[in-house]
Amino acid sequence: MLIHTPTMFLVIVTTSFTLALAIAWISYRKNNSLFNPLFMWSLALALHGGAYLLFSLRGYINDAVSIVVGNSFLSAGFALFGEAIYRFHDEQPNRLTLWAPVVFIAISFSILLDNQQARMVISALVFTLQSAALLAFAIKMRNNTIGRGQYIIETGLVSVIAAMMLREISFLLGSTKLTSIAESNSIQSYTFITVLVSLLLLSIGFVLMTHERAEKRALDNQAFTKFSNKILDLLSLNRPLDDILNAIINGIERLHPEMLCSILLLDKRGRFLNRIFAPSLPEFYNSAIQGVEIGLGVGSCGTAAYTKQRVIAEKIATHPYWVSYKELALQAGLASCWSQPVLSSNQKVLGTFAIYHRDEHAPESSDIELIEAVAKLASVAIERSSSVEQLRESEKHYRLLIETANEGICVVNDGVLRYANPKLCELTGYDANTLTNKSIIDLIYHEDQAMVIENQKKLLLTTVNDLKYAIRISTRHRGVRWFELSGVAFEWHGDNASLNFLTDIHDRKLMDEKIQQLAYLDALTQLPNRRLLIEHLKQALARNIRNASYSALLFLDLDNFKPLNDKHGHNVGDMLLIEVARRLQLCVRQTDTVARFGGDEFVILITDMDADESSAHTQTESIAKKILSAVADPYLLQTDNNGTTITVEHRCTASIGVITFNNGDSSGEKLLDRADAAMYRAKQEGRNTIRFYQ
Ligand SMILES: Nc1nc2c(ncn2[C@@H]2O[C@H](COP(=O)(O)OP(=O)(O)OP(=O)(O)O)[C@@H](O)[C@H]2O)c(=O)[nH]1
Repeated sequence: MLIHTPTMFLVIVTTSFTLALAIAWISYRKNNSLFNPLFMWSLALALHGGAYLLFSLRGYINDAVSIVVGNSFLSAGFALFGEAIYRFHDEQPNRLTLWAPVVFIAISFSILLDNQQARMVISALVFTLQSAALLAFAIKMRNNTIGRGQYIIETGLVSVIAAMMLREISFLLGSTKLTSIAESNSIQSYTFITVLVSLLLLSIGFVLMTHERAEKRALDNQAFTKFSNKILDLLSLNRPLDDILNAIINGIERLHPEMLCSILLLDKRGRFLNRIFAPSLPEFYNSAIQGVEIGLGVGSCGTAAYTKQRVIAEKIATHPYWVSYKELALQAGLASCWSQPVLSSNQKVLGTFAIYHRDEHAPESSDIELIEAVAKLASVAIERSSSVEQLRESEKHYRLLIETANEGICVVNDGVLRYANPKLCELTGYDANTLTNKSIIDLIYHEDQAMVIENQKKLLLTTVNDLKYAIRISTRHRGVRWFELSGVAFEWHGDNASLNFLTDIHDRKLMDEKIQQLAYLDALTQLPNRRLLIEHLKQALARNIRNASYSALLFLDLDNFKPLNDKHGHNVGDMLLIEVARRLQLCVRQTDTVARFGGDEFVILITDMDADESSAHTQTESIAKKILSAVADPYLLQTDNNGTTITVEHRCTASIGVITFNNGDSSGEKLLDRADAAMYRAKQEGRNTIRFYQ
């Protein structure tokens, strides 16, 4: 069967360019990038088409261009097919092997421009070798390639090799002689039909292989997403770290049965691989690895943990990092190991994730993606587990703090005590069971209950952040005692609650009250002292402004008190002063004030008298007379005389200076001075008498 060679060339040109355009379009749709395998394939086809176009133009263009450039294009087409296949497998091509034939063709064909036969022999040989190299690589990568595409490519390459070898033999034997490439004979027909068919096979095979791998990756991604969701579920369920790491390894080994995985954890000091998770690796291997110190040359994992870099040992047997461990690995039937450091969010090494194979194995880009993704998943699991651990630790510390605190601490939610620490139990005398679920109000002294309810409300409405106030608690064993309660709003099992601190301030409170008394009461008679009287006087003045009623100040000084002291001693004088104080109180209303100013001086403040001046004057005079008479009654004062109690009968009188007032014009001090002046006049005018300030 003879086919017209120039026509055949045109068919090949058309087919090559059409395939080139179609594949370029597919490449553009899939990748959006130039230097991907499909694009290179399309470029190779374009060169192939270009070569045959130049062959077709023989006679119309310079022979040298047609021959040298055309054949160089053809050889470069093979080199680019090679580039595409290598790139598809993520392998670094040997550029010299791929491109040296192109240079060789260009040079030799330039030299052999006049020797058609020699060129035929050389081109058939070179193209055979180029195709054979591609076939060898495709077969080598067979285990890494899935689907039918690779077989179609291999068939295409075999047919190219067969055609080229046949051509070679026939030229070598001299059975075929050509004066021009465009000549038609049976070898030419067979060669170019095969070329055409191979072109189709190779292109269909390559597109199919790309498609099959994309599909496989999509499926793998889907499976991986499902797997990582399962791991995240385990994390959200707070499952123990060991379970999660084993689930990661089992999951990956299920998705990729050819892989054996391990996760090694670095100790806290960052020196030793102290925990190992590798359910599919032999026990003796795991025991030997357990606890090794990381460093350069400590296998893939020890080195990866040390350098923070991924370590790929395609051949454990010859890898420099495995020198000390290769015997162990080979004994365990392991031929390759890729190890990825597991890094924390702040780039600290937590451990390693490794993938082993029983045969020598180089990772593809999808394997690198996988190992990185799994290392990240492991990192999340380890970090999460250590943060849970830290949380547990800090909870333990806080619990210890609360349980050993020297303050009573309780949580109140809905008015009910939900938690009480041991100190609160000790302070209140109730055990924890009795306290919890008890209404807080039941603990509080009835007079303070309303205040506590109000303050708890304020806390929960967050109108205040922090409240501190004194309350009384009815304790079981020590009666009602004063506590300082300080509360803050906080969340208790997702509910609004208050955290309350209770300090026993009972003794301090009593002391404060005593100090208060000392500051305002006369120690001998327990009457208000000068300071308190002035306070009351200020209030009376303020009241007078409002209601216009009169008030009065009576300044009283006992007459001849000194001789009693001198004769019977201070004790007896004191007894008299106490008795005078009692009698003075009986002469006035409870709302009036009887104060002792020291010595034998007393001041009486009478308020809310008549609004009419003369009536108020009369009222005051009558009270003053009543006082004079009360003071003048005899006193029976008991004293000790050399071990025997004797009763001293004493009579005394008093001088009283009086001032009435009904507006706030004068100050308290001025009114006192005036009452004092009136009393002085009473003294001067004979004692035992009353004088009004004029
Ligand atoms: N027992 C006793 N005596 C006091 C106390 N404070 C002051 N005195 C004495 O009370 C006396 C008051 O002095 P005066 O008011 O000048 O003496 P008096 O004898 O009453 O003289 P006239 O007021 O002029 O009548 C002094 O002798 C003080 O020592 C006290 O707390 N207890």
